[in-house]
Amino acid sequence: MHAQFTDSDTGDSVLSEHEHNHGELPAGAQVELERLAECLGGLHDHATGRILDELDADIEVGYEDGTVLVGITLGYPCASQEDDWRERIREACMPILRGGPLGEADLQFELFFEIPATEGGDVPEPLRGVKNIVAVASGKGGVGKSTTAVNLALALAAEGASVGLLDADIYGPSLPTMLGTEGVRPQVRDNKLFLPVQAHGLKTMSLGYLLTEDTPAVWRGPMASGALNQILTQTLWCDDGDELDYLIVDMPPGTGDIQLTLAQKAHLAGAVIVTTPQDLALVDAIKGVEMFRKVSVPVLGIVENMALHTCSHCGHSEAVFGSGGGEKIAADYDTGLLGRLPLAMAIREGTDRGLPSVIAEPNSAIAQSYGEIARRAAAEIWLSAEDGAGPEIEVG
Ligand SMILES: Nc1ncnc2c1ncn2[C@@H]1O[C@H](COP(=O)(O)OP(=O)(O)OP(=O)(O)O)[C@@H](O)[C@H]1O
Repeated sequence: MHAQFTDSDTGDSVLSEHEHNHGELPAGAQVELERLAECLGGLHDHATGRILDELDADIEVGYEDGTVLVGITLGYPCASQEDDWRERIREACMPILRGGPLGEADLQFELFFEIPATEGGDVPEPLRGVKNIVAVASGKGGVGKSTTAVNLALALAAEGASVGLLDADIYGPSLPTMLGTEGVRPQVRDNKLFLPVQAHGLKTMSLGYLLTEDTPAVWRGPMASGALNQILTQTLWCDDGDELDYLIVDMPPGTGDIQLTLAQKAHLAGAVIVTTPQDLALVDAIKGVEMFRKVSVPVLGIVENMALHTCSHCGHSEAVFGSGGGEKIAADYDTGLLGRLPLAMAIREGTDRGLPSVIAEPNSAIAQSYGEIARRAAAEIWLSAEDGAGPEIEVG
């Protein structure tokens, strides 16, 4: 989605129309618009922690029929942030406009995003429209990796991205339970491609959709890893020229061969490492970071899960598994702490009944934490894709 203000009657771009129509600007207004653009470059983007001047963002400033139009295009999905940006832009622009040739003008702002694609080398046909594959991994089982993967995928979708979710956890595929899609069987096209199962706006695929209770346990080992490769590459993630902005892969726990092969085969845009603040889990999380480093996959950051427990009776909060560990790994390994989730009954209950927190309580503090994690992770992908050229600024 590229920044283009459109005329509601004609559908034409107001900004580009205006660019060829400088004559209509009040005297001195061009300089004013340039000052505005310059000032906008100094605004802070929360997810990247940088100012716009340090990013490959697009800043467009125009004027049309008594309205100053400002458009900003970022490289990650951020629909929930539009009001915050609007407020900050108003605060930054009004003092410049006041008393000048555009002092009486209205100010209209729109936030856009254009998600870059990670170059993927030679990928199988059904994965071609997938722009970014992101692994959610943990060195150890039971730390909340699947819960994080599901909520991360839903949060990216809530921010406006098109998202797929692949449950690659061959030993205990939990995605169907978490999404309320248990017992669903994916349709098959032309006898060779699975059609993803739609759930809460996500395209999903899981070995859980294919296994039945009678599936022998022995199948879940080496044969299952072949099956995993098959559902990754034989699922029709993108139909009819569609694109998927992100495919989130809930990895099997651990850092063994299956994980390594998958990390290499899937041409990952990056990995999110989930850990609890417990010492043992942290040691395993480090192994996860090192595994991805070994195969040159950028680590987008660490999610510290079950970081704090708030007693539902007295409201007292305690760091049950210790504190600060995720932050320390992030600092030691030169990556970021994407966010922290409390040990909360609502998180467990939501995933158990097929309604993860982001869907069940979209305005809760927990859903907002997942939103922040999603924006930060996606912003990291943008940063690793950008060419460092700085912002593109259009004034007219
Ligand atoms: N922050 C949290 N607060 C409370 N419960 C949580 C939290 N995160 C996860 N859980 C619960 O912990 C259990 C394990 O979570 P989950 O299945 O996501 O972990 P996992 O790391 O993917 O496990 P596995 O290695 O078995 O795949 C689930 O019942 C889930 O609902």
